[in-house]
Amino acid sequence: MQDVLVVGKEFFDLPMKEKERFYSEDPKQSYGLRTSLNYDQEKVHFWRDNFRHPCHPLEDYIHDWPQNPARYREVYGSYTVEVRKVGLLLLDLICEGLGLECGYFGGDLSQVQFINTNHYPLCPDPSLVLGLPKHGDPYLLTLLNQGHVAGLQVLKDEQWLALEPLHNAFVVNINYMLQVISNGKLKSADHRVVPSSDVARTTVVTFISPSNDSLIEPAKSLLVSKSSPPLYKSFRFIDFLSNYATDTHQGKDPLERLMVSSSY
Ligand SMILES: O=C(O)CCC(=O)C(=O)O
Ligand SMILES: [Fe+2]
Repeated sequence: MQDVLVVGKEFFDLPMKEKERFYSEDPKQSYGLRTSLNYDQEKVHFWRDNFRHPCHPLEDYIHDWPQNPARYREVYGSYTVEVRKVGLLLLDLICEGLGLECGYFGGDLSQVQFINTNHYPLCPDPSLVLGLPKHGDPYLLTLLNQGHVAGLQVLKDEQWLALEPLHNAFVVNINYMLQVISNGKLKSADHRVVPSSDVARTTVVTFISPSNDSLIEPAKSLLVSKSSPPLYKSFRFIDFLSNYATDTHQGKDPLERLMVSSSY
């Protein structure tokens, strides 16, 4: 868990010339280096550099990854394979906990995996900016390796709570698609990142995601009684993604438009 943070930091420390070929500010791009969340729409940019790319199946993607730092492919490659095993195990346990049929999250619902490295440089005045604004993650499950530097906050009862790093532990985040599939039994957690003037922060985030064409809907076996009608409509994951960035940027709940009761 430490190695990937070291190599991720080495990547951001490379000269701009070396990194610029990966640069793209398009929030819809699944591959690339960017500095903010939604560069064209946001008035204030966020205090973060970000490099993300797909990583499963490894052999389809690894040849596009950076070759500098020299250890990038080796360290990120084995990390993504191992983290996937943990993620899929957690999904199996969540499946069992919800009472869904075994293997419900296999196949298309967990087919895609991204690895997202964030670097929050030293910030001269953290009172003026955020590293990342309030958001929920759009996929199925997040496994965040946040190293040893604090900065992540989660919204609970209208209060921002700091999540102190625990050595060699993941922060596991329920994402919007798990909220829909569980028909609201599991809730996506809003979170944000505050920068620091004392210490820079590097984090490595794994997202397990449905494939774009996956049909997302509340699991039928959770809707058996009259007292649990479906809260959400059925939709394709790609259709949700097409509004996610704009809704989040405007401070709207991106699931609102997909609620059975919504007037969208
Ligand atoms: O860097 C962190 O602590 C959180 C990152 C995050 O929320 C994200 O990449 O979606
Ligand atoms: Fe997030």
